[in-house]
Amino acid sequence: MTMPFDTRSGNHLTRELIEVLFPMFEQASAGAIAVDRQGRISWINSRYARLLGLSDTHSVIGRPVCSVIARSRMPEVVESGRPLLLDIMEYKTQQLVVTRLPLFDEQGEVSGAVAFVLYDDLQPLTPLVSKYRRLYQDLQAARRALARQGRSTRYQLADFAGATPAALEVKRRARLAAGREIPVLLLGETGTGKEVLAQSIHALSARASGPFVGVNLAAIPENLLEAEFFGVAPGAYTGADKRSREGKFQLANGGTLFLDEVGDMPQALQAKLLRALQEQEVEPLGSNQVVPVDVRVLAATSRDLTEMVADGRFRSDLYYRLNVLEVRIPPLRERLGDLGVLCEGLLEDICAGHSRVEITDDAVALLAHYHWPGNIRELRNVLERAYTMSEQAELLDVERINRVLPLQEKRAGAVSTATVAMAVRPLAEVLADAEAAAIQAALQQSGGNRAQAARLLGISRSVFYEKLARHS
Ligand SMILES: Nc1ncnc2c1ncn2[C@@H]1O[C@H](COP(=O)(O)OP(=O)(O)OP(=O)(O)O)[C@@H](O)[C@H]1O
Repeated sequence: MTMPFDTRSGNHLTRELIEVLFPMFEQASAGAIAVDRQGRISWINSRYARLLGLSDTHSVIGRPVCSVIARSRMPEVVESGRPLLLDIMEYKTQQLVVTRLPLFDEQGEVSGAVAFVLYDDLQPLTPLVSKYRRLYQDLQAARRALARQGRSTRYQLADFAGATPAALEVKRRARLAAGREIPVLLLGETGTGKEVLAQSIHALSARASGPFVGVNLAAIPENLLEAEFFGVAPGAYTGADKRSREGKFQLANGGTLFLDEVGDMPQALQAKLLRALQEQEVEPLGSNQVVPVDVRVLAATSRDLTEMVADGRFRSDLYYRLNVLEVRIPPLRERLGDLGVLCEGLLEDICAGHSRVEITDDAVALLAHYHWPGNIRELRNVLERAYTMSEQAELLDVERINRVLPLQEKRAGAVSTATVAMAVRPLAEVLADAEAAAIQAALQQSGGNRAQAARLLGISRSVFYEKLARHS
């Protein structure tokens, strides 16, 4: 084989490399061609000639490469002196994967170019191309998720377990809410799944790729609420952080803002919220400039807002603004028919795919005797305790459930199972259970009103929320 260029040129290493590499490439490729400084074909191997449908290699020598291969980019390589390492070239009906390299003379001037056809059939590259595409898509998704930094949703509507008419009606309304850009008010006792539903509505809506920002009004001290909502301008307070801080409205821009426990919102903030919703703009604390925002609001409460409006504790104009579509989530005791499917989903979540645990029909029937003041959150706690205390057994039966059901139900005589001797457990576990039970009892007595429940327990609202979250 004759090489298309002068191997005497260049230093030792270059020459040796060329001598080793060129025959390798030439052999492995589906064809090779070289052009001179003017872009005329100076050499072509027989394999490439065959691929191009030429009768022989000699007839094309000296002809401009583009008169033989119409779309050749060899003149471009000669002109720029830069390689085109990977390209797909169309030739008649074929697609050829090619690499093109410039050639230099002893003075370092471009003397021509050489090209190799790496593949004359894209088929072998399909797995590579589709793998690349998949990886690229994953990367994009990961970047988007990272950009939202925890402002994405965890729940979809499918996570809202239930098949009773009451549960189906909730889901029907949630779908309706997702399809429209209207404010939605979610009503329901604590632990009924208001947040699950709010996230599902966002995930189903046209704003799904935007952020979902939740804010629990009962958990934030009153004096910090305004800054939390509307942000802070740089240097708003003396000695405070010099940088500006975005509020929940700005963070939710382009997405959904979920106002949990909206009934706990102080009156002064109610007026400001109404203004922000009407104008779709906010004024950060310590600034005299307004910032436009594009936010859809979903609100939730366990309180009776109509009663609060009636006695002047909640602004009626804000109430009507938030309550364009109302979704009432029934308490668990009103949809006990869903207990089986709820247990199934919650147990799957509790085991997080590590193992499989089931609950017997009798045990579900036993759960139906309880009136569930803490609703599904409490059901989850009961199942989690039963699972942990039974040392992660695969079946939760009546006995195992009975051991963890809150005491008052057993006293009420609703449960008729064999008495189980009280097991001795680590003190920390017993104390944690007692705390969880006290929280549930306080919530029950306060009708789901958390501020009141915290008062009954003699703790602050934020400590109450911290404990509630720990036992969730
Ligand atoms: N329909 C449901 N299906 C499955 N799990 C549910 C459902 N509803 C609620 N849960 C679970 O119950 C727990 C409480 O739900 P969530 O926080 O949505 O209730 P909430 O009504 O917003 O409570 P709160 O008013 O106390 O904030 C979560 O662990 C959630 O996963």
